Amino acid sequence: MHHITTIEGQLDAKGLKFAIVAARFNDFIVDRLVGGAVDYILRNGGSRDDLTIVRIPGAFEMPLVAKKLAASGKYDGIICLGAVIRGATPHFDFVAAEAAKGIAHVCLDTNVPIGFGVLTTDNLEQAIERAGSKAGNKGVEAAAATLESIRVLEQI
Ligand SMILES: Nc1c(NC[C@H](O)[C@H](O)[C@H](O)CO)[nH]c(=O)[nH]c1=O
Ligand SMILES: CC(=O)[C@@H](O)COP(=O)(O)O
Repeated sequence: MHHITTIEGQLDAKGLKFAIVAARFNDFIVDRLVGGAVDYILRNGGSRDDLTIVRIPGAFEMPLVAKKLAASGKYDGIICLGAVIRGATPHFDFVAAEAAKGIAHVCLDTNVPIGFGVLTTDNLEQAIERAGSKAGNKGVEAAAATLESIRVLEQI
């Protein structure tokens, strides 16, 4: 009898250590993402004692900090949270692109799962909608994705 092998991650955070990297820029939005991520980990069996929150200036600074955290070997997963909101100049594009590209690089270079919970929005309203209101909470989604990735990778 042939059968399909399926590998799936259980959403159980018990015993896992997470670092949350949170940008201070637009902190009134980012704090909602942090709250969502922490709540998700705790509701899924994680412990406050296993959570570390690292505050950094802005999304541009994320890749280097995430790289050092990942290389330390102390964390099973890293959750990057920020809010890049378009302004009047092309600055947005540079900050958002470097954050996304840099975080993806760190993830692949270190083999540590990293959740990308960085909002990249055209305006403040879109950011508010994604920080715990009508379009959900991207901090929760990033925490969930990080947890699922950790549990999947354990089985491969
Ligand atoms: N405009 C936003 C920034 N800009 C700041 C940069 O991330 C960086 O801190 C600065 O260029 C110094 O290196 N950061 C965000 O997280 N969100 C923004 O909307
Ligand atoms: C995404 C940003 O860096 C943004 O706050 C910059 O705004 P501006 O383009 O108006 O300087």
